Amino acid sequence: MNILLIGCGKMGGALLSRWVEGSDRFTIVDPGLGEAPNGVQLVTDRAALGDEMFDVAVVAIKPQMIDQVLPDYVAHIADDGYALSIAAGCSIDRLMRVLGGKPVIRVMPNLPAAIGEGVSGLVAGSGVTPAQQDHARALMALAGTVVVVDDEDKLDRVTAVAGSGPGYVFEIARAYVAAAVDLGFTLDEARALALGTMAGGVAMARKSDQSLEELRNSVTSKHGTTEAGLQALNGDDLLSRRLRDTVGTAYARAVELR
Ligand SMILES: NC(=O)C1=CN([C@@H]2O[C@H](COP(=O)(O)OP(=O)(O)OC[C@H]3O[C@@H](n4cnc5c(N)ncnc54)[C@H](O)[C@@H]3O)[C@@H](O)[C@H]2O)C=CC1
Ligand SMILES: O=C(O)[C@@H]1CCC=N1
Repeated sequence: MNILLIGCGKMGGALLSRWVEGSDRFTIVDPGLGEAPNGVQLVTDRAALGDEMFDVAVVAIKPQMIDQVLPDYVAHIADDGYALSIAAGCSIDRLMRVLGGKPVIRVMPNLPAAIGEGVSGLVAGSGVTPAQQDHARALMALAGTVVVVDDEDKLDRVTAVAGSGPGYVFEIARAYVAAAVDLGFTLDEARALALGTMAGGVAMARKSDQSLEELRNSVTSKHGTTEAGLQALNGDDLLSRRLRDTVGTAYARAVELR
């Protein structure tokens, strides 16, 4: 397939770094990009595309730019082509309107796609063929796990949990490392201890048949150190409430971006 990547910033670039391992051919249009990966054509404006046609146009610009930028690309999408949007919130209806009715698949990837450990949600709009959906799914699978959802509202919920999720994870890890530094460790030591503990805990939870509560309890001795620490962490349920607020607020923002 001949694929046009419209926007190649943090998320578009992360996906492209995995996609180039597949069999598709890529052209990037991004006025802000200095150079493209090996084997990928880069143009800084649409005029340089000439009359080239693409099977897929990947929408990887900010949602706020979509109405202004996308109409220029309609003429470059083949008759049997489709658009694959990674933009948060922006609905299939809105995308189809600016793309002259071309079929649209929305995905919501996340940044660990860069190392093949991403999690993506996928929802297909009307007029998408099974072959197009299979193609999009295979493309996203190059970057990690793909979860197909059956409506767009659910994709906006995926955005709140998984799309934005690495931001929460990095912030929690940052605060954990800072707390270890405050306790007397160097930054290197604190990163090794906190990130190693998070990675080990997550890896163990993923392999285990036990619930997260059971795993937590297996660390927690009666009247021991963990019990004391957990009481400070979530004894008042504040952490749980804050995480519910976190995903709820991100979901509300995705709805605003529709
Ligand atoms: N960063 C993330 O973790 C995730 C981002 N997304 C979505 O990905 C999209 C892009 O976000 P980021 O990569 O974070 O932003 P970014 O700012 O890193 O990338 C946007 C890119 O678009 C380029 N651009 C600006 N005007 C353009 C134009 N007229 N034509 C072509 N390219 C143009 C910019 O030069 C930039 O490289 C957004 O819609 C966002 O909702 C989705 C999931 C996760
Ligand atoms: O913050 C954002 O709006 C984008 C979508 C999900 C992650 N980053």
